[in-house]
Amino acid sequence: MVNPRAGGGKSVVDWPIISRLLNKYDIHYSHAFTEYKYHAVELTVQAIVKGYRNIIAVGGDGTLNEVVNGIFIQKTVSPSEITVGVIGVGTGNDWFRMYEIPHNYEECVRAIKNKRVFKQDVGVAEYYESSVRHTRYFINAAGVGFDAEVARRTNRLKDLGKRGALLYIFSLIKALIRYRSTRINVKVDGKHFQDTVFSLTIGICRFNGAGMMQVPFALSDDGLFDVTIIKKISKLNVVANLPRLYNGTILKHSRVLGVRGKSIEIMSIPAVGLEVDGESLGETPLKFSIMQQALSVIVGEQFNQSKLTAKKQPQLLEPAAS
Ligand SMILES: Nc1ncnc2c1ncn2[C@@H]1O[C@H](COP(=O)(O)OP(=O)(O)OP(=O)(O)O)[C@@H](O)[C@H]1O
Repeated sequence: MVNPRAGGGKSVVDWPIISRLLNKYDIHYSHAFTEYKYHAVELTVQAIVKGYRNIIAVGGDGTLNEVVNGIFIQKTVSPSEITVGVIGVGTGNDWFRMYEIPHNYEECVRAIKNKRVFKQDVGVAEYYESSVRHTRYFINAAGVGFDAEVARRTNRLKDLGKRGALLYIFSLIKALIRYRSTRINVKVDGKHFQDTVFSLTIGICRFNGAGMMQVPFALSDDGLFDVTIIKKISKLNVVANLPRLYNGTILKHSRVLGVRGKSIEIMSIPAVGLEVDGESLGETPLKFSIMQQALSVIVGEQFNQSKLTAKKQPQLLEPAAS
C-alpha cells in the first residue's frame, strides 16, 4: 500500500527506487496507490480477500494504521495469518523507531526479505465524533488533550503541504499558547484517578510526536498499555521540560504520573480530543482495550527485544484509588 501523500509527497517520488529494490531482492508483489484518506483500509481488506497474506505499508504511521485497521475489520481470515512490513517515507515514522526499522530503503527492503517477525499488541480505541461512537485499532500510541491538539495542528499543516519533523515542535509551541488543562476522570483497570490534566498518552510502543518518548518504558508485547498523565502544569514548566520528552525522563517530573493497565476509560467535561497513531479522531468519552500479541510485524535487523525487556522498570505509580 503506497500512500503518495506520505512524507509530503516523498513516497511518490521515491516509489521507482523502492520498487526496483523490491525486484532486486526478489520480493514478489503487486502495489496500489491510495487515492484518498482511509483508502488503505479498503485496499487492505480487498487484498486479503484476493489471497494476499503479507502486506507492506509504504508511508508513515498513518498509512500503517490504516493497513492495521483493514486487517482487523476484514472477516476473510484470522488477523494472525497476516504479516505487516513497512517502508518508512512518513514525516514522524514513530512506530518504526521502536523496532529499529532503517531509514535507508535498501536496508528496509532487506529486513522485509529476512522477515524477522515480532508479535505485538494491538489497541482498540472507542471514541465519539458528532455524538456517534466509533472504533479504531492502533499499534503505536494514542494521545488525549494537549497531545491530540498538537497532532490536530500538525495534521492541518501536513494537509497544507508542509513537511518535516519540525512541524511537531512548531505545532507544540502554537498549541501551548492557547491550550487549557481540563478536569479529566481516568479509570485504569477499575481504579479511578481524577485531576486537572494537561495531556495523557496511552502507549503500546515508546515513541510519538516525531521522536518524543512520552511512554519511555512501554513494551509492545506485554498486553498492557503504558499511560503517562501530565497534570496541570505552567507553560513555562512545559517549555523548561521539553528535553524530558526526548530523553525518556518524563516520568521523573513531579507533575507526571505513570500507570499500566489493560483497560482505560476517560471522561471529561468539556470534551477533549483524541489522536491515535498520529491521526486526529474524535473526542471523549473514550475507552481503550488491548489484544496481546495480536499482530505479526516485520522488525529491523538490529531490533533486540531483550534489550527492551531489561529496561522494563517497575517504578511506575499505581493509580490512586477513588
Ligand atoms: N491519496 C491520498 N490523498 C490524501 N490523503 C491520503 C491519501 N492516501 C493516504 N492519505 C492520508 O495521508 C495521511 C498521512 O499519511 P502518513 O501518516 O502515512 O504520512 P505522514 O503523515 O507523512 O507520516 P507520519 O504519520 O509518520 O508523520 C493519512 O492520514 C492518510 O489517511
